[in-house]
Amino acid sequence: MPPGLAATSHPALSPADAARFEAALFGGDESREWAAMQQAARAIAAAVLRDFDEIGPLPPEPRILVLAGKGHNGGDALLAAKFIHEKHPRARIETCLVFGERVLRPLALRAWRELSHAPPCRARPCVAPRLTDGENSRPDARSGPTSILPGPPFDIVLDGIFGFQFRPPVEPRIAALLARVNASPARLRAAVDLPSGLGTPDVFLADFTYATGIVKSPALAEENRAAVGRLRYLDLGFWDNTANPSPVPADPPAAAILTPAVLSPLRVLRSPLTDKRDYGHLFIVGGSRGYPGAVIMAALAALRSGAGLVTVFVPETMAAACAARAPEAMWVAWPETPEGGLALEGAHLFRERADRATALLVGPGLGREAETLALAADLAKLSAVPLVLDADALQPAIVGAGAASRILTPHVGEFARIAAALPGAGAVTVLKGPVTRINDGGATTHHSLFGGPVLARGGSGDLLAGLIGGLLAQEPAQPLLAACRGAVWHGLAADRLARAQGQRAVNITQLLDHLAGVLREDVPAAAAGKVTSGK
Ligand SMILES: NC(=O)C1=CN([C@@H]2O[C@H](COP(=O)(O)OP(=O)(O)OC[C@H]3O[C@@H](n4cnc5c(N)ncnc54)[C@H](OP(=O)(O)O)[C@@H]3O)[C@@H](O)[C@H]2O)[C@@H](O)CC1
Ligand SMILES: Nc1ncnc2c1ncn2[C@@H]1O[C@H](COP(=O)(O)OP(=O)(O)O)[C@@H](O)[C@H]1O
Repeated sequence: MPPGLAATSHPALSPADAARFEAALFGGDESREWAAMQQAARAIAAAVLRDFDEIGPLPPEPRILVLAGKGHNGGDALLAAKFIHEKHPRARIETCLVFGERVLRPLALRAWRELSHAPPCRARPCVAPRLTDGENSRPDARSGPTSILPGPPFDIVLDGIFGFQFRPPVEPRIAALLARVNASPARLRAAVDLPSGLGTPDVFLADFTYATGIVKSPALAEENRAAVGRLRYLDLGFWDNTANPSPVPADPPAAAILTPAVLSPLRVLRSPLTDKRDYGHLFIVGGSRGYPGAVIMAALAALRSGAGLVTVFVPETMAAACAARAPEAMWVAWPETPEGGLALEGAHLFRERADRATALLVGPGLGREAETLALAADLAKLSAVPLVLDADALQPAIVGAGAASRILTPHVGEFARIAAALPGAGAVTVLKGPVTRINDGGATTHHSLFGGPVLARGGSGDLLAGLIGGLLAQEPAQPLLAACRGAVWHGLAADRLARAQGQRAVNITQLLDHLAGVLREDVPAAAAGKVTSGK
């Protein structure tokens, strides 16, 4: 693993390994566990409120439901509700202690006391068996347990019934509660650490799952995606202590989670003595009469990547319009086929300039004409610089051509198309989707959890390809790092875009205006109140 990734990509663990890891980290010391619970809860509260911005502002009196079990998962949820309440003192918090108050473990009880005694908190217990339709859901200051479901939709539901100590099955009473909560309208459903009942049919259905301290591997499993929703990793600093005494997982891990810190080297001052040639020169080959926009979007993203120079080869009838849209790039007009794709006869234009490139991106908007694909295969074969192959260039005959290192950026459909050609290609594969999985043929798959459905629109992949291409042009010897950084940067910019404008009324090129903000915001400080080893 490149050194730039080792410290900024944290292992995902099985629940059993996570339990062992935490046991060793805290050494059974309750004060340290309490500190960790506070830190986890603050992080959950902050993340939930931040993610709510994708919907809009919280109403003045948000209605919040907390489902709490007896353990630390419940404690985290209860304390998170307390911290949300501190920010929104008029919040109406309804708390369902699903096993009752008497069985709460010490820290969960302490969390419950903090929540219910925090003046003027209106948190009131709702006991699961009393969840009847007829009861008034608005807790009154002195009333006892109330019903949770009638009334207006909850703004936030926080699920803290079971965390990584869950053992199936879910007992019928709790299964019924979960079914009822799942069927009730709610604006944002948040699972603490893991959705309760994960792996069974009786599972909490989350919009977001907030993994505290460690991502547990079931949260990454494809079959659990519908229940997990969007997975957020809340880095609590568990991996910062190099002298960690815990049973460290097998090295290298099968799955690792990328953190925003992978972008830190992009936040440093550049040397005053440099010029544009020190920051790489990306060549992009793409565009066709049928798809003129994709290559423009890739070029726009490359221009924001920090690359010093970007040259784009496009069909000749497009070049003038492209130059008007992005004059910062050099647009080379390439002879066209009758259908408007790149013709083989233009290859000399590329060859004449080839020694200036430090990386090459082929694919955005290329089209699938046989002549153009043959040209793309020739370019891949002859390239002396690392490649990014995207979109229509993701064909078995192209991904396997030539010896230059390469990054492939398929979505699931494109991945299926090239899968057979991958073993010999020695490529870094960026498998795009709600979670983006990056692998260079090694044992570890790096996961970018950033970005969300705001990206589910045409063009977001073109922006990613341009960004990765631009990063690769700057560090041609580090394709894995370029791929990981590109995915994280793109995803974090998408999250910022969705928080600023919501998920709907968006043009995907607006993501470009959030790339700078990602680099200029603080890396979330796992360090705040860092949890340290007891040894
Ligand atoms: N230091 C901290 O504060 C940190 C806290 N973190 C948080 O703590 C969570 C782990 O907390 P935890 O160990 O208390 O276990 P948790 O999953 O809440 O279960 C509680 C109990 O439920 C029970 N139970 C299990 N299955 C059951 C079933 N089917 N039906 C009924 N009961 C069932 C079982 O008890 P038993 O039945 O054995 O008495 C179990 O012990 C973790 O996921 C994360 O959210 C960390 O991430 C950060 C550091
Ligand atoms: N629901 C989603 N959540 C997170 N990311 C998504 C989601 N849908 C799409 N994306 C991301 O958007 C991009 C889509 O790429 P792609 O399918 O190639 O789109 P296009 O070809 O239209 O540009 C990828 O980076 C993918 O990870």
